[in-house]
Amino acid sequence: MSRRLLLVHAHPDDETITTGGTIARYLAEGVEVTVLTCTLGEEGEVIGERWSQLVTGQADQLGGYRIAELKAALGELSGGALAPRFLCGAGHWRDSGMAGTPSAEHPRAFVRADRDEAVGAVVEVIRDLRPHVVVTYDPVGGYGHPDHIQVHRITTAAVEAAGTDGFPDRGAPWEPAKLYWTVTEDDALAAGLADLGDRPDAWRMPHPGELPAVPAAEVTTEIDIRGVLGEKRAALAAHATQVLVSPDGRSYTLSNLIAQPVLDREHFVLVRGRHGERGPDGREHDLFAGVRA
Ligand SMILES: CC(=O)N[C@H]1[C@@H](O[C@@H]2[C@H](O)[C@H](O)[C@@H](O)[C@H](O)[C@H]2O)O[C@H](CO)[C@@H](O)[C@@H]1O
Ligand SMILES: [Zn+2]
Repeated sequence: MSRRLLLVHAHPDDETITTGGTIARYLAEGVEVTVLTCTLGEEGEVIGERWSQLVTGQADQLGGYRIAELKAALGELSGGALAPRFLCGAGHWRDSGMAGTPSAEHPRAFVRADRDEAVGAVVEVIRDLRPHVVVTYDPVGGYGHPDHIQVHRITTAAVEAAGTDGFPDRGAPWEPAKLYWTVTEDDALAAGLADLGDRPDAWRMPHPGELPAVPAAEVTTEIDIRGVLGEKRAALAAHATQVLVSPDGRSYTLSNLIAQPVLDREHFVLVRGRHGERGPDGREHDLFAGVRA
């Protein structure tokens, strides 16, 4: 029986920015991977002029356009095999915007989702896919975006419920063996920033502490993605309204033009389930370590 991995993300681009290398690596190893995205990213900014009028308040077509970017990015990570999957279907919930913006008042904003409806929907996906491992964000959503925090809360509740007799109309119980948070490790980020290489003049270096990261001591699992860095870079570039990749491929930026390193490892914190085999560094190097698939 093949190993199965579910990653739950807020917007198109998050899957690649935080877990793109892990997705590409496990797909190459024959793992059944599903990326579940909760909104279309309708409230995003747009890099460049060409698609700038798609934004909310003008054509309000960015969400639809980002479906195509997500399809292209997943194609780069999977050799064309992986397609987007949206929670309750594309467009059901809307990007809530950054903290403090009025877009959180939109009736379909993800932060306003009915909790039982959203948790039940993720439970149904879990019971349908029967993943051994689930990945989502930490309690602050990585960097505090309201949709990321909501994804953390909804996914955590769904993983806790999926194996119980709760939500009886949402399929037969299935308890994933492990739940991880995707995180940025502080030491890896610092080393990446110190070794950033040539970046476009318009990009700036982050101020000390400006980019969120967790202490290395909190990281339980490290996935080496050196073998799939090309796929990750191509997938980042596919999210062209949201992400720019430097000519040397060693850094990327969002619309804020803050330079960030394309790291050769992705980091995780195991928060539910048993640790598997650990290396000399005391870390797991496989999300499926210790899982009987
Ligand atoms: C990576 C991520 O979660 N991107 C979100 C985020 O986009 C940022 C936001 O527009 C911010 O104002 C910019 O400075 C930053 O550069 C963007 O990455 O929030 C968007 C709105 O909710 C969302 O669509 C995007 O996917
Ligand atoms: Zn996001």
